[in-house]
Amino acid sequence: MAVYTHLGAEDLAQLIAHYEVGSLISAKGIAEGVSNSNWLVETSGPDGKGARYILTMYERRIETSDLPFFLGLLDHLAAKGCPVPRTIHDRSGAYYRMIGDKAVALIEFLPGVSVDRPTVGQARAVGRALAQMHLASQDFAMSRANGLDISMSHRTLEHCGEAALSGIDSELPTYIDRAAQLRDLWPVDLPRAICHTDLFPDNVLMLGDRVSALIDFYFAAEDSMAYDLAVTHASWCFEDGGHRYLPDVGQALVAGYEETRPLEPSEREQLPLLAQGACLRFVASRAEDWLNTPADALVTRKDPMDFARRLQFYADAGSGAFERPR
Ligand SMILES: Nc1ncnc2c1ncn2[C@@H]1O[C@H](COP(=O)(O)OP(=O)(O)OP(=O)(O)O)[C@@H](O)[C@H]1O
Ligand SMILES: N[C@@H](CCO)C(=O)O
Repeated sequence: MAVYTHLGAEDLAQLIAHYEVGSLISAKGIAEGVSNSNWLVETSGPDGKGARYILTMYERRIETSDLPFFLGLLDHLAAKGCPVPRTIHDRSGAYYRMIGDKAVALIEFLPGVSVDRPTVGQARAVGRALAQMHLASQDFAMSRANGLDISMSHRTLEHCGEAALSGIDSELPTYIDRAAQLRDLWPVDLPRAICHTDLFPDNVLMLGDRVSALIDFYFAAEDSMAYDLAVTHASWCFEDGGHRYLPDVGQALVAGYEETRPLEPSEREQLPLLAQGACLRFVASRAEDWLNTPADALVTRKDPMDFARRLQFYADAGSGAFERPR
């Protein structure tokens, strides 16, 4: 479920009239996603030949003041040739409009599907696309701090509290101390860029082995590029809820990244620690969401332990998780 707000045909037609996209033909709510409401909108197109767009209504969590950064970033990356959808501006040039108290944006539709079990070829392509995005974002004029850094993961877990965490899983309270340890060791001098920070398989659309779109940039922020690679590694290279690491997929992802942007030795050295911190980010946000979402809510809760297991894998494997194939 991800249409939280009803928009009638008249509301939609009125909205679409503010854009140079022709007239409204259809609008269907999109089930995927949990944060925002999304519709697939079909219009007669600017040239009368028909066109499709994604209409997003920002429901919660996203500050309207951040929208120029998120939507400007899409335009910047798309203009640099990254597989990223452009923002469609309204006739006055605005990135977004308000419907009542909610912001909406019209975004280019890009074809493709999210994969559940990435192949080696797909992982390599994602690595390349991530590195291309990092290089292309270097001269983006705006910036945004990462509000979900390692210190925040620690604070979030602490705020959840040992008792509540142990209600999810008896091991979870131990992650409060692990977060504090990682925070104290966190490297602060690695090369930085604007990072996606949430490039899970459901945020990448693919056509075969080709990345057709990187989407959902609503956690994008300045951070170390190797951290972004670690997030992507942690989210792409495991099966069965984090029980099984896929070494071929992991090696292909990093190799694809390095085809476009070779890692510096310091980045490679820190990857095991960054990957543990990346896992903690999702342990913390998932634990918090778990405690704040009733078990019978329409939205399916994501299990924090999926990422606790991955964290343990990275802690045990050390640099072995990131070794180049011989
Ligand atoms: N530019 C696009 N082109 C084609 N399809 C898209 C595009 N953007 C989004 N989609 C589709 O809409 C779905 C929901 O989008 P998205 O993941 O951004 O939702 P969300 O609620 O913001 O995300 P999340 O729940 O991950 O925070 C995607 O899974 C994809 O199928
Ligand atoms: N991709 C995240 C949700 C966004 O924070 C997760 O799967 O936990």
